[in-house]
Amino acid sequence: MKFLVNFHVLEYRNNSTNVAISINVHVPKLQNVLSFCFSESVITMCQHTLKSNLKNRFGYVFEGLDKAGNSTLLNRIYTELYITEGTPAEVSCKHEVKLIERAFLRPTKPELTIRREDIFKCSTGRDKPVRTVMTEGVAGIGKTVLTKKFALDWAEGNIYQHIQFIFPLSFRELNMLMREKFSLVELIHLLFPEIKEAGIHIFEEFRVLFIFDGLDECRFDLDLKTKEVLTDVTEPASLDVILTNLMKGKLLPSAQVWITTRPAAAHQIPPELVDLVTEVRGFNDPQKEEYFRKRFTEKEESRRIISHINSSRSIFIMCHIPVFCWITATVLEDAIKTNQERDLPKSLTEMYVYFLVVLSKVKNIKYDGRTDIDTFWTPETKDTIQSLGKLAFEQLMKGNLFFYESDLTECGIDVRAASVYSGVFTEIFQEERGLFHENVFCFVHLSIQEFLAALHVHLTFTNTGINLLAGEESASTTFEDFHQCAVDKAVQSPNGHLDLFLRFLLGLSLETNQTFLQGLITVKGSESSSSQNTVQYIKKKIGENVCIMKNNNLFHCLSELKDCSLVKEIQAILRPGKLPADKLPPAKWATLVNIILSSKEKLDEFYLNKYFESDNAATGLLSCCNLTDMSCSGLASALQSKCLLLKELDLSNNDLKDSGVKLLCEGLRSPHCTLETLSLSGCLITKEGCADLVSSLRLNPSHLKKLDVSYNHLEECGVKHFSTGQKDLKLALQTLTLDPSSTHKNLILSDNNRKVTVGGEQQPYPDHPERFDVLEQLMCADGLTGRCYWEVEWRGKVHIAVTYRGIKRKGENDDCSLGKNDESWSLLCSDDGHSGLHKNEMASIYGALSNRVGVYLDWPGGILSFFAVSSGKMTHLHTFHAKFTEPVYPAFRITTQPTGSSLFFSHIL
Ligand SMILES: Nc1ncnc2c1ncn2[C@@H]1O[C@H](COP(=O)(O)OP(=O)(O)OP(=O)(O)O)[C@@H](O)[C@H]1O
Repeated sequence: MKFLVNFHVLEYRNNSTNVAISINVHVPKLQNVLSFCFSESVITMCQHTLKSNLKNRFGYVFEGLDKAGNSTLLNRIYTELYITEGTPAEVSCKHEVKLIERAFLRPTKPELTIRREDIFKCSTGRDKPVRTVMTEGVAGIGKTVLTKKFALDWAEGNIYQHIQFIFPLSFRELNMLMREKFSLVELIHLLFPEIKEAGIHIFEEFRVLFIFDGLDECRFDLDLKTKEVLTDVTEPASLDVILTNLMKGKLLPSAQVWITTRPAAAHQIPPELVDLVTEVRGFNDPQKEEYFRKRFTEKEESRRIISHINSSRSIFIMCHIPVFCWITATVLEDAIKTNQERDLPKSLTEMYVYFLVVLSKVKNIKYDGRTDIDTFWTPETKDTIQSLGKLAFEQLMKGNLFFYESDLTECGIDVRAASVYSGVFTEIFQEERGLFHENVFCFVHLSIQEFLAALHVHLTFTNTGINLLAGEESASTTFEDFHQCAVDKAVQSPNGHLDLFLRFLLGLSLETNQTFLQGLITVKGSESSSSQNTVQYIKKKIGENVCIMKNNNLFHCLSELKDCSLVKEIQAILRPGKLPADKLPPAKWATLVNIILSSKEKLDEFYLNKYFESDNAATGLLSCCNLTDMSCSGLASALQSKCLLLKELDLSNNDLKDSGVKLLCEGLRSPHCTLETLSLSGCLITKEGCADLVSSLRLNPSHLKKLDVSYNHLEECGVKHFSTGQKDLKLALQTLTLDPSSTHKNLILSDNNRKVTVGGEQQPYPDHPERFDVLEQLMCADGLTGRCYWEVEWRGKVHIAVTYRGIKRKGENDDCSLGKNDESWSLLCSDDGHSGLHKNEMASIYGALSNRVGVYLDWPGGILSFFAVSSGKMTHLHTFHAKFTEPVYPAFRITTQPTGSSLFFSHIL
């Protein structure tokens, strides 16, 4: 019998080696062996070709202006991105501008970061293997570059070599196929001809990863809930059916799938289909600097650029978006080259105006062969920008980020000119493919669309007096009316889609920006009275507005208008420790936050408590702010506000007491309260406050997921309230526990490590470097840096102390002995009375003697106080004042004489 393996001639271009294979096999017994060996080598060669094609495709990237000219090596410019890991339930539909704003804020909980190369790794924390990963991120944050780098790393043999085929696809390409029918195999063959040429039709036996980049650009219906089922990889179907089934795991269940998307489109994939959600958050601060160091290899140049970026808070913040880094780099490079360093752009509008100027200059020199760089606004350039502006505005109002050639033609844009303008426009297809006929366009970043839209609206108003924002292109009389109308529109927009647009529109009214664009726009400047009226109008809106996000944006508008009056007003009362509660109405808190963030201080140093004299604030980070029970009514009304979408509130280490908690509960009971995490650690709450908390959480059980009531005075029965309260609530009730490994061998721990007695003989504890070996001492396992209260019952003779962790453990010198060195503070308790001991200096204490001692630590305030507790009454014994520089640990010493000495922690919750 003749067995014929009838392959097409296979052609592999590997450097200059061409290999042609055609095989006839006549010996049936050898069939299996040979076909196995053959297919192994075919697969290896096919992989090799795929990898080398991917290296060609992704080894170089075109960054904006370079598109028509030189490309850049991806490995040379690639800067690590900050990627966080979430859970599928966190698939979001947040608005992009808000996500950008979020970069301003300090994270209130630790974030789980993930490295690029670990995205598909099985980690111990995951309960099942990762099949489908969804990566979210706002426009220009680096999702596409991330997937390219991933595929390139694979092609270069650096990561995931157990995956046999990676197929990177973009929805931009796939949109072009939405009217066709293919089987999955045909689709792969069409897009990866090397696979077809190798004759590979079966993928079930291979490890395959599909990368789908840009779900937000998908123009066909991906209705994952209702689509028909498709399991056969050779059965033709429409693209939506193929993709839906691939994502659901019905089609080629062995394959892995990676989808990237802007946040607004993420909800299209139901969470149950996603094993892992990651979010690209752009560059963190060190990564921003690394980007510029890679981009500017000359040390002095990169130093100057980084120092300029650091000097402008709003530019520094925006630089967490890689595409904005690229814009900034382009602008600053030009400014330095042309010696305009002194006037480097500081506001966003200035940066974008400059960017447009750079693009036009480059276009003139590179494409039109001009040398007269001073007259860069040629009639053609002006026409293109005006048409782009029209397109940007019309599509922004419709909420569109992607446009087809027909949209461009409607706005009078010559498609060729638009492609040349690649810094503004990106032609979406891989040109080398030549597979599709229709081109799709978008602005490289939403902010560029918003800038050009604002330019268009500004130009239309100055040239014709028509206010495009006022409905039916109505004529508006003054600049002032025009701007007020824009402010109103932006404030009313429910999703903030006109926020950046408004910033640019107001920025364009400045004469300095207009002068820069002279030739493109007529310099009119804004009359100072009208500009002043706009400023007053914005300030009035800030006063009225309770929505923090809106206020943030209005504050940015004032900086675009270079108005510092509000900043000065607030700065006048903003002195560390001097901010009186009643001077700022709640609506101005957002402005205050912005002022602090816009200052040159680093984000890490932003703690509101530094500015407080006392109460009154509605923000998430209010730990150690000297808030009292009086502050809580303000907080409660803030929690009841519809506009305050506060998820986390840290009120730890404030003297709220039960009365404060009672007031706060009013807010917690409100259906508008969105709090998910509340920290009331160290707030002097007792079982009464605890009962109030439990009852209000019962009334409004939907939101709060985590409550920290550690270091309060709850007593056992208070804790019981909680255990009979909400089932789903994660409760933090941190207790102080004694550390057995520090405990001297003569001491016996019992009662859940809360009771310490002296034993008759040494205990068989193992040797440990942290064990006190001569002095009968021991300490707690956890260090404290907040405010905390605990009580101790004692018998015989004991030291009740706190110490730094570094206290010596071996021997009996003063550096081991509690209270005899500068690392520990101790209260000596015996039937003879109490005395304080620090640095071996004894402080006599007269008066009350009690076998129950209360210890109050206020670490940030540098206070350690001891009280005699008797019949519910507390009598002050002694206070140490210290500037604590490290966490302190509760510690004890129990003397063996008199016998029977012991101590017992109580109320240590
Ligand atoms: N890791 C990186 N290192 C260096 N530059 C980067 C990196 N990521 C992104 N960039 C720059 O930012 C630009 C935009 O990135 P990218 O296209 O990946 O964004 P995106 O998140 O896919 O945006 P969109 O949602 O608009 O498609 C790139 O062209 C490049 O100039």
